[in-house]
Amino acid sequence: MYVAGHRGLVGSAVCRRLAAEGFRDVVTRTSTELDLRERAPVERFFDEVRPDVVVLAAARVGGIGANSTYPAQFLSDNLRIQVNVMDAAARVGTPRLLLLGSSCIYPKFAEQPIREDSLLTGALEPTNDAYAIAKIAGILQVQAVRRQHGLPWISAMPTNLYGPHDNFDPEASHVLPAMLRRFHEAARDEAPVVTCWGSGTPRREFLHVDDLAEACLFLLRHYDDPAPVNVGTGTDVTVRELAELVAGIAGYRGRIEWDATKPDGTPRKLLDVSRLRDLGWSARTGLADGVRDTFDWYLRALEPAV
Ligand SMILES: NC(=O)C1=CN([C@@H]2O[C@H](COP(=O)(O)OP(=O)(O)OC[C@H]3O[C@@H](n4cnc5c(N)ncnc54)[C@H](OP(=O)(O)O)[C@@H]3O)[C@@H](O)[C@H]2O)C=CC1
Ligand SMILES: C[C@H]1O[C@H](OP(=O)(O)OP(=O)(O)OC[C@H]2O[C@@H](n3cnc4c(=O)[nH]c(N)nc43)[C@H](O)[C@@H]2O)[C@@H](O)[C@@H](O)C1=O
Repeated sequence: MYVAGHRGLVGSAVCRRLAAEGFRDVVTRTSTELDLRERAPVERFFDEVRPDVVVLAAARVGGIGANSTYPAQFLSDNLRIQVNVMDAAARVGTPRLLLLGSSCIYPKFAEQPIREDSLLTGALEPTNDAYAIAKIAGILQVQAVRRQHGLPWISAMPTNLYGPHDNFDPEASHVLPAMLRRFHEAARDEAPVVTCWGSGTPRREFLHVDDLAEACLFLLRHYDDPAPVNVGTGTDVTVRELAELVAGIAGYRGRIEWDATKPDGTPRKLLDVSRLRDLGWSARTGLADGVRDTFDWYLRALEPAV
């Protein structure tokens, strides 16, 4: 099995899960060892390794700030990574491939909770339209390969994720790691005010990445259909509620202010998870427990190596 993106949030969780289940032959490459945007090395890698399963969790990923600032890179890098990997995998006849998409592929004003069949029924959220188009192309490529080559490839659409090995960069990260870091530093420095982005009114659904990893392996074992599958918890919170939860866990007691010059993004993004639930899988980690677990991991990661 080849896990592309094994050092990232999702790829590292998939590798932890595989290790826990006793898998020994997991092939990995860092982006320095194998830049998936470059076609020739990807072709050579697939000729050499011929993986029986590919989990495609390598991508250029970021929060609302990074997506709105670098749309050209989000479009180009993700298209190139996906096309190179899937072309090479199809050429060598890779029997099983799981593509990771994202809930941002759905229309900005999709009916909530968002069903898989709302794909391509309306306009996208402008802060992540470039990234979403690349991801939609990936779903279409999975479906096209199934039709043309008869390979049972599948795609999963996770909601907003969090957990160990997330990106905690204040400008480029997603909201949950950004808040964990900001509230931790404010608690440590006894800052009287913390400013978060936007209005705090958008609603988001958060899935612990260990649950996602379990769902990925579940789908590889039990799902074989062209339609993408949503992966989420089925519940959401406002960004303001999230801020209060994270502040409490990080031990921050000061004021929270909102910077209306920053974008809110899509007003609500709650996935309909009935397809996956009907197959027999549901998320297990509650948000408060998951945030506590991630905060503990973050504190340990800050400790100097001995
Ligand atoms: N994070 C989230 O909230 C969500 C993520 N997803 C999806 O899950 C997938 C994984 O995301 P996530 O784990 O969060 O992302 P991360 O940014 O944590 O990890 C991305 C990984 O991709 C690898 N990568 C990036 N560019 C290249 C490249 N040019 N060549 C080879 N490898 C590359 C990186 O490798 P290296 O470390 O070696 O540089 C890194 O390990 C993505 O498809 C994303 O769309 C979907 C929904 C929500
Ligand atoms: C996974 C998903 O991730 C992105 O979409 P998003 O859901 O909007 O993700 P986000 O986590 O960055 O923001 C969620 C909400 O939170 C608010 N917010 C408050 N304070 C901070 C803050 O400090 N940082 C960030 N990033 N957001 C903040 C922010 O204003 C917004 O209202 C896309 O890249 C998209 O492509 C994608 O796939």
